[in-house]
Amino acid sequence: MNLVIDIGNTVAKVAVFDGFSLLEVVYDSKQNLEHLKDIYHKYHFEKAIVATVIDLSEQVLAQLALLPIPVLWLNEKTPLPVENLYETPQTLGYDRMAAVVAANEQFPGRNILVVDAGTCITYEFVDAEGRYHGGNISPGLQMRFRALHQFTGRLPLVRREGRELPMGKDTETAIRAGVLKGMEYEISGYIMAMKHKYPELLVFLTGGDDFSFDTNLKSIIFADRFLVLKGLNRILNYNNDKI
Ligand SMILES: Nc1ncnc2c1ncn2[C@@H]1O[C@H](COP(=O)(O)OP(=O)(O)O)[C@@H](O)[C@H]1O
Ligand SMILES: CC(C)(COP(=O)(O)O)[C@@H](O)C(=O)NCCC(=O)O
Ligand SMILES: [K+]
Repeated sequence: MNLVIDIGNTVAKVAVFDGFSLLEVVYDSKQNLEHLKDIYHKYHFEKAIVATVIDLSEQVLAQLALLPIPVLWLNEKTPLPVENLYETPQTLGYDRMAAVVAANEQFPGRNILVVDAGTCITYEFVDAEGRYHGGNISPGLQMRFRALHQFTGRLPLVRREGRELPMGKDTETAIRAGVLKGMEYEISGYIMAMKHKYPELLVFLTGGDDFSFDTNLKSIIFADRFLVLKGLNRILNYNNDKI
């Protein structure tokens, strides 16, 4: 079994894979992998992979150092099943690469846009020849709500849940619609622009923030909450003989 750990800016995800099938996922705080011990004792693991986009706490580092199995730390030196054309591989967030690897594995030979809506929204492009060209980074859902509150004198911190209008009729609905519609239009804009260039483009949507779409767009999107975890598992299997 494979132990797959993805530490994001908001949540740490710990997953169990048997070969290529996902058996279980738990969500932990990024400061403390509180479920790791239980998960570890529930299965028989042979190897692990860790990807992080933050500097880990002493506690998490100690927890990972205690694992009695080989651990692959995903970084710019890790051999990958896709070609990385990012100009600064040492600054790339490898959660982004993992999502690309998973999408390319499911549809090799296709041009793919991957949208990952987590703490940030990331847009990745991998072409039909399996080359990762890079992509863009923009603020995620909670970050947008928080930024409007933090950088103004009068805007409250609005929650995602609540009354949704196409155009706001008070401060709260104006902010909620502004943030949700802004994200939807941003994502739709990327899809439309890229489909113009690559008519056969496939689109994957992943990350903790799922949101509703225009049905037109929905039909061409593969939603997969576990894309990053699946990509990490693929990278771990790809490096089987090296760890
Ligand atoms: N149980 C949850 N705990 C924390 N965030 C959640 C949860 N369910 C959904 N979310 C949303 O998912 C986002 C985190 O998504 P995720 O893709 O895991 O982010 P990251 O990889 O950046 O840590 C949060 O911003 C939040 O809006
Ligand atoms: C862009 C990110 C902040 C996204 O992180 P996430 O939303 O998954 O927590 C992360 O991949 C990162 O820190 N990247 C480093 C910069 C880069 O990828 O070029
Ligand atoms: K992201």
